[in-house]
Amino acid sequence: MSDKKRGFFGRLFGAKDETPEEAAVRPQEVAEDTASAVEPDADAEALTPEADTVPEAVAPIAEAAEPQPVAEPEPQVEVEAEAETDTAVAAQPESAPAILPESAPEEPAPTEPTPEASAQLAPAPVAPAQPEAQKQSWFQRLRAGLSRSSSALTEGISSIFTKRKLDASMLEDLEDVLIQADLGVDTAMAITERLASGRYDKEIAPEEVRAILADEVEKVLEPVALPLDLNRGKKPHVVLMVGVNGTGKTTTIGKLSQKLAREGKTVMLAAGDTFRAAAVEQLKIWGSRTGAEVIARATGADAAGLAFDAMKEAKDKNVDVLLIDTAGRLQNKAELMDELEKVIRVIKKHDPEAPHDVILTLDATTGQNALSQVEIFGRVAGVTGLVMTKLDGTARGGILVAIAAKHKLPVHFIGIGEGVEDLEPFKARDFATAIAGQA
Ligand SMILES: Nc1nc2c(ncn2[C@@H]2O[C@H](COP(=O)(O)OP(=O)(O)OP(=O)(O)O)[C@@H](O)[C@H]2O)c(=O)[nH]1
Repeated sequence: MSDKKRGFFGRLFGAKDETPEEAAVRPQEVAEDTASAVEPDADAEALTPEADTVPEAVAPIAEAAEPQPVAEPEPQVEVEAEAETDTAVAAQPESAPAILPESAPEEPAPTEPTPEASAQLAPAPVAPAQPEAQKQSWFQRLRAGLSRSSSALTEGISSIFTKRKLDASMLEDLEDVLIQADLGVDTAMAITERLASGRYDKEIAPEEVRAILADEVEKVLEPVALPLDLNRGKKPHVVLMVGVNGTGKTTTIGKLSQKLAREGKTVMLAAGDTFRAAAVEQLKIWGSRTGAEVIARATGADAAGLAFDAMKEAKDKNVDVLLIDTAGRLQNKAELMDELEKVIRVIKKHDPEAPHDVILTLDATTGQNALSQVEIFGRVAGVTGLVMTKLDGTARGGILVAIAAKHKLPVHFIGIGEGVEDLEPFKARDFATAIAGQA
């Protein structure tokens, strides 16, 4: 996994797909008594910025040109580990099974790590911000990031529409190209039907097909391109981040935290992925970079207990937004999904309306499996919105269109890289134009 920001050409020419994050190590059981198992984070206060220091806390991040060392241990970890009660430590199994996403990524999955190896995984690199000179507009970066997805489509279109008059076999071929690009059967049919109407026996240029593709994709995406509204009068506004292992929950929280800090909001992060020490470290790095207080516990602590305490801290400290990370879990593992329900139940003890947003992160490289992730996480956790990550370098970005058509859930953000600038609110026209390879 690269800890450097990829340059424009790396993205443009189809940089290698990220594989889903390596397996999480989880206990089989979690302590039922949640509230008493954990103590408030002794050092958390140290990370809390003064209200007027948020911009300064953020500024050095933007200037950082060198990749940061990833797993720099903070004294906080030891303090927390010592402060942890026996109950939480006892919840950690001696040998927990490693879990890998079942969905097939485009690149071969890494060798399944042993539980021991997983426990020692370094946190995913927290990429530094791009130096000013290398910055491109978001649309340029989106186009570059989506280049593999769009070239799969545009090359397919160009090979079919070669100065021939439109006939049924060309429409069938086009439908195949669209379905293979993960756009979904309904959208594929809508595009071919529109193309067919009034154009039979006429020559059609690939550009015309691409324009129709962009229009139809935009039609599907427009209703779901909805911003994440954190100004609904909730304090704290609680956002729970859920999803399969390695889909980008922690990274997305870090990026969001940065955005919110820039808006002048006070943010607290809850390191609810208590199974993977590396995930907690990763969140702490994001927290210190973005001036957000991080509530964390020792590895193996009860995730619901952590969420309960984070809710209390966030209320006591009157923060604007509480972003709660959760451990990655496969949607078909019932006991892990039960645990997620428990986290939500515990959050509701503090505020029956919370979590106010439940965001599912989806890794674009997993293709069709994302559809079932939306369905099952939606049922269990009441997903209210989506973030699609890793659209950079994948040929399967079209899956976002199939998901929008089928589930009609708001898509708040998309991610096109590991860096803090690589997450932006989702805009239907930009995405449609970029994936159709239009200027
Ligand atoms: N290329 C690319 N990589 C991303 C993107 N978002 C996240 N990543 C990377 O994906 C990897 C996994 O991200 P995490 O944020 O650790 O994922 P997670 O869902 O929290 O993982 P678990 O805690 O294991 O469930 C990291 O290396 C991230 O840097 C993105 O939009 N593009």
